[in-house]
Amino acid sequence: MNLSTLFHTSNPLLLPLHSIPSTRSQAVLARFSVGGDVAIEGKNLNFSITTKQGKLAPILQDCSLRIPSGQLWMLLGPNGCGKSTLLKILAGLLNPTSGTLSVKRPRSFVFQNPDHQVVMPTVEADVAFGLGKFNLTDDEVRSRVSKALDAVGMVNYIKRPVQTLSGGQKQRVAIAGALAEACKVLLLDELTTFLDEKDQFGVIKAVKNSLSASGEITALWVTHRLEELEFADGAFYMENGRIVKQGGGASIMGFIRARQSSYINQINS
Ligand SMILES: Nc1ncnc2c1ncn2[C@@H]1O[C@H](COP(=O)(O)OP(=O)(O)OP(=O)(O)O)[C@@H](O)[C@H]1O
Repeated sequence: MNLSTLFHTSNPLLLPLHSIPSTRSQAVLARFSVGGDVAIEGKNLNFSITTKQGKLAPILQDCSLRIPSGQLWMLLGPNGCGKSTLLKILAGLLNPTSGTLSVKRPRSFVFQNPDHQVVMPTVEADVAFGLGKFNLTDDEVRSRVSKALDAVGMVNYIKRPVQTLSGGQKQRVAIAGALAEACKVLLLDELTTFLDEKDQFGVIKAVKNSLSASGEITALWVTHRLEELEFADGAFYMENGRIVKQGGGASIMGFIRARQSSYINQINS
């Protein structure tokens, strides 16, 4: 099931971050259209929370990013640097405090834990769940479900009860739910964190296949796993709520490895 179906709303109160009092009253949020070749564009995005003491605490500061259509980009950075918050803003699940944002629609958010998302009794029912709103015939629903499952390599599992699937298979079903809804932008939050290598690469392959099969889906993938950069068209690296580096996968990998060496040297000195 695509959770955007459940949380398809501009109301952040339904989301896990609902307890954050935002400063939306101060927001200066301009919206503009993304051009044909750009799927995601954010300029100077800021997001702050109000602490219990009534002070403003910045979570994101001046984040700007631009992702061409049809590409897979990755977002990396240390724990707590703001990756998930930025992803939720791009998904429309949180509103930025200020900045401008445009993301092609429909867009879908896939969560780290597939058990929060794949909840219908069978694979078929789960992928079909979000299609109710489109007024499709039964044949059209069946065709969309089967095409989406094919793109993620899960078509042979169509009748399977979801509780019999591995974590990676559930992630692929969650992605299929988004594809069935014809999403243009996939926002993927640490999909592979809990997966072994086989499931990890199954999920990466599913995303790559989905992008190449459609030619117009764009994905932003949050990860801690450096080896996944090999599959990226480009990547962003964040620290302390800011995007501090962007570039090709190899260049971001080099940048992170240099950072890691410097930490190791500090520990050993
Ligand atoms: N509900 C909340 N209340 C207060 N602060 C929050 C809340 N959710 C997130 N934060 C803070 O916002 C910052 C960014 O969190 P976020 O989850 O975006 O980081 P992240 O880079 O995705 O981290 P991780 O890699 O650990 O998942 C962190 O300092 C976090 O503590």
